[in-house]
Amino acid sequence: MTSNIEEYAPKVFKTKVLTVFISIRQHQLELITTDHSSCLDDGNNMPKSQSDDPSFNALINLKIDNKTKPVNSLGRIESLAKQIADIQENLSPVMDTCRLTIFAADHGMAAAGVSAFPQIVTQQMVLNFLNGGAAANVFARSAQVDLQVVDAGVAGEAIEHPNLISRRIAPGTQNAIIVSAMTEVQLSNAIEHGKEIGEAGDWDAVCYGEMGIGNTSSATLLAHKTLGLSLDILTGRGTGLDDDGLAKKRNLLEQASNRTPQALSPKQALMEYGGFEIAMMTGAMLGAASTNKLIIVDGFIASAAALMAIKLDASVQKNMVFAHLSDELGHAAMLKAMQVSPILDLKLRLGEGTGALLAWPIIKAAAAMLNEMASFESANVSDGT
Ligand SMILES: Cc1cc2ncn([C@H]3O[C@H](COP(=O)(O)O)[C@@H](O)[C@H]3O)c2cc1C
Ligand SMILES: O=C(O)c1cccnc1
Repeated sequence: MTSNIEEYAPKVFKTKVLTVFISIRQHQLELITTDHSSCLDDGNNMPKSQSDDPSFNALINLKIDNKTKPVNSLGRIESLAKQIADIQENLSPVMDTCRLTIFAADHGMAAAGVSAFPQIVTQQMVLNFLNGGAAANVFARSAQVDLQVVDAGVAGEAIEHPNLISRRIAPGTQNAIIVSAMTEVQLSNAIEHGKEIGEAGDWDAVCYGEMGIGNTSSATLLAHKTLGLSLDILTGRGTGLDDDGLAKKRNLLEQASNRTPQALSPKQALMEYGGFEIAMMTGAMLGAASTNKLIIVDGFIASAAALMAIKLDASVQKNMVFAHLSDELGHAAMLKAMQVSPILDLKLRLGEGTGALLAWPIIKAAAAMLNEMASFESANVSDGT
């Protein structure tokens, strides 16, 4: 990719051409010594972005290092700002609007007893979202984030509500403990619906939440089959299983795992273990990345969708920010295997997009730092040299 100062930099940089080129040299060296490899990359599908462009990197580093603060003193906020600039290919990126989409669907596995709650709670929570009473609604209002709810395949009769977006694949998946959760056609429909949802709108950022009783089991099996992590370290209490419930869940997931080969492709894993909401979220992440949106990844289940999206197209990872470390047992191991580090650790274990919504103000602040903070020069503050 070509890179010149005129292309990326506002006028203020023209007077600093010499410094820029010195800085480019330094950052080129940094680039060479930084290991950007990921266990998810197979070597021929590496993320391609502005961060591969040394000149853009140098300019963004220069802009941040010229702010009135000691170098690196804003820690992760600085790397977030760089990521946002990189996604938008703009040294003054816009990060004003965000939408949460909650994908809801049911799981045949719920009948086997993998959750502390009954399947009907999925449908009841969809109505709660539509009535504005769930945690996700409260956090979305507090963070001024738009919220939409998608029925990706809730069990029973279709819910009639003017604000519910219907993309129903089927009234719940099959019981994945004993059979494939969905057909190949259902999977491809779910991914395509998701892509359309992800591509739509000109949101600067998107959060994806989910609701589906039993879906920590799907997420566990997806990570188990695609990352090779053991079920022992991945299987958690979900909605709050007690010790006996957890032992039963592990046993059931072992059975589910044993009926397929040890390692599966992301599409095979989604087909075998579901669910419709995770597959649709995977598609939405692919669609959002293709339209340059920042994707704020929520907890355990959303991270499993992110994992599927990255396995399908490694380049989408550059658009993702991992919002928080869930208290669900397997999340830390999953994120570690993906070589990503979450922004927050608030001991949440809810899903719905709650962690992503809490990270949104921090992400906005990172862009504001880049756009609004004074430089040493503009504020007439000594840079210490
Ligand atoms: C009232 C209620 C609200 C929720 N909101 C999100 N979840 C979360 O819990 C479910 C996953 O846990 P498991 O695999 O153990 O069923 C998902 O629906 C997830 O979104 C909820 C769960 C409940 C009970
Ligand atoms: O982290 C999550 O997404 C999560 C954890 C437990 C239950 N539901 C969601």
